[in-house]
Amino acid sequence: MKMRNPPVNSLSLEFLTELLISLEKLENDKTFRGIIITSDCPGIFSAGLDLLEMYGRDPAHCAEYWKAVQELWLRVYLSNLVVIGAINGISPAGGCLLSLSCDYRVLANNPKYAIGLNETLLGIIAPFWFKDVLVNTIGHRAAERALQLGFLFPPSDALQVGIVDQVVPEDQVQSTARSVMAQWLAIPDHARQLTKNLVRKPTADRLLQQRDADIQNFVRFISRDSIQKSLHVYLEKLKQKKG
Ligand SMILES: CCCCC/C=C\C/C=C\C=C\CC(=O)SCCNC(=O)CCNC(=O)[C@H](O)C(C)(C)COP(=O)(O)OP(=O)(O)OC[C@H]1O[C@@H](n2cnc3c(N)ncnc32)[C@H](O)[C@@H]1OP(=O)(O)O
Repeated sequence: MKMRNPPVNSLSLEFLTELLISLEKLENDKTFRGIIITSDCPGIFSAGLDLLEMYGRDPAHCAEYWKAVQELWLRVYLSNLVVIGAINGISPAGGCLLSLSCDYRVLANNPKYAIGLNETLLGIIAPFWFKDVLVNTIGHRAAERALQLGFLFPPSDALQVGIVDQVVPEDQVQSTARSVMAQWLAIPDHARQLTKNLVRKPTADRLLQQRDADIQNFVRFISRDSIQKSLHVYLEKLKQKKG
């Protein structure tokens, strides 16, 4: 699955909906047993959640958006398919969550391709289920530092901390992802799927048990004047960077 939402594969409501429909189709087609998620935007896996879906929007829109974010996460995280991330670009925040929700992550060895939950740098916080997935992946202490400081790990650090499973030369990302897929597909589906569910369900259940409350919390938080100001400042910084 090649994500194509130029210029930066931001996860807009429309794009999330397209991803959800595509994933659902693949899940329902029994001839598919695995997917490799990668990007069609040069140098960018995904810029994460679309800030324009959260800035200057009314509460109803923010609620609809957050529901779609939850939905995509649950679908990828709990997918019965083998999901491999072929991460061929930078992957901050929501882009990192998407990567972390794969069963295996292969990152291209380019110092620009940083990955991490950088929410605090935007003046916002990573929701508890983003945090849970990071803690599950790199452990409590590493996650507590990474989250507070908004670390974006370059490939060598990402491998060391375990946020990705493998770092390979850029031209080998897709072929490595395909080899890894072959290994994973050698396992009988029912055994692998039940095991995946056993490991991941408790984390997903934490959100499933309070989805509506999570949406309300998000809407309240994102609608605060101070948070809207932080988003404004961050968006302006992105604009000014262009010069
Ligand atoms: C108490 C209860 C709490 C509940 C929970 C509360 C809160 C949680 C809320 C939110 C969680 C959010 C998670 C996220 O994912 S936030 C998004 C984080 N993403 C980033 O920080 C990345 C920002 N982008 C970049 O750093 C660069 O764009 C990038 C390195 C990806 C690419 O750089 P490049 O130089 O190639 O391109 P740019 O010129 O910077 O960008 C082109 C164009 O795209 C716009 N843009 C970039 N990123 C985003 C984005 N994430 N959303 C929307 N738009 C984006 C950028 O502004 C440019 O636009 P324009 O100037 O051409 O109009």
